[in-house]
Amino acid sequence: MIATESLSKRFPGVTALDRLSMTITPGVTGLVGANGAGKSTLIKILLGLSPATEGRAAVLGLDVSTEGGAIRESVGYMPEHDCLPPDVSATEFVVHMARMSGLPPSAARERTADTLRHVGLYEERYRPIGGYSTGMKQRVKLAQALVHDPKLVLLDEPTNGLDPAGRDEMLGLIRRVHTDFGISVLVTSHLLGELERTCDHVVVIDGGALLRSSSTSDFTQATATLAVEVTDTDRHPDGAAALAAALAGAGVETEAGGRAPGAGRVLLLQADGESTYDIVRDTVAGLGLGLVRMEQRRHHISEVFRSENSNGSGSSGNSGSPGRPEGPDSSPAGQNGGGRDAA
Ligand SMILES: Nc1ncnc2c1ncn2[C@@H]1O[C@H](COP(=O)(O)OP(=O)(O)OP(=O)(O)O)[C@@H](O)[C@H]1O
Repeated sequence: MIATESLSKRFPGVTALDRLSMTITPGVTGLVGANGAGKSTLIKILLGLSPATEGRAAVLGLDVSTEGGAIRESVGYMPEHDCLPPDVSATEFVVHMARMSGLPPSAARERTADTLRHVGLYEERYRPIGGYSTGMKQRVKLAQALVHDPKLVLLDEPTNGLDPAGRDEMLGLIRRVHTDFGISVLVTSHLLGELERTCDHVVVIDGGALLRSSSTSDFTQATATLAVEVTDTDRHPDGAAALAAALAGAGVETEAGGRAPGAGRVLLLQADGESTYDIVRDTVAGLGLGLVRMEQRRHHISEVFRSENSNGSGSSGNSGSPGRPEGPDSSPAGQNGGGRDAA
């Protein structure tokens, strides 16, 4: 769907993209990076709206430097910032955008009604956009990106400004854009946890350079850590403590893993093959405790991002200060800010 080769973009004093090479295949792909990492700059280059300083990029096999018009015919774009006219209704605006994309009037009206229904704005479609909530405005922006039935949509921070419930709804909608319509999605965010649930593949950029590109399942692969949760009993009012002591006696060290929501304490231990499962099961049974769960923990993408940053594999190899202001004003607080947001 998308391929970039040593793509760089320099503004006076700032390297926004630094020799970025990556490929994006069909499906839902997350583009993650801290504020200022270069996400919006990349999207504008991919749409043929802003020239790269160096390197090459192709979208749907079309060269961004010479075939921007053809790219924009087949690609939908949801910009990050609020850019909607307040005095027109969602229907008027989305029909207008459909007409701009080349749809004839009747098809534009039909597709607008379908798309607004899909994003959950059908009832409110004749109200002026100025009276909409932030979540409704984000849906209008999504609808106008989808109305011409593109093969690919580029969504720039679609969950910006939404509360947790609004975010979940938007992420669900984005997932359905692919599952219901077969449209591929590139969605940017500075919140890693969001993309873990929504995307098949995640590309992490830091300071305009590629930090990592992997399938979500590779990011979140199972660890060797087992989480064990047991019930308390009259004989063992603190079941987790009793289990920890008994396991220590059997040579299995544990650590407290916090409290499961609405349930007991979780013990964490390192699994050393199948035998560890047997030891835990037999010890729990021997104590007469109930085994609520015993499961392998999975990585969170944010843990991977933090560890790659702390290894210095992010922007350390880049020349200059990509994605960050150069010179004495350069703030350490701006560096690797994605780690903070990722929490
Ligand atoms: N037109 C421009 N002129 C000068 N600098 C720019 C311009 N556009 C972007 N930049 C700089 O390039 C860097 C990357 O910006 P970009 O907007 O692509 O980041 P981003 O990852 O999308 O972050 P955000 O989510 O905050 O928009 C930033 O340091 C930004 O200040």
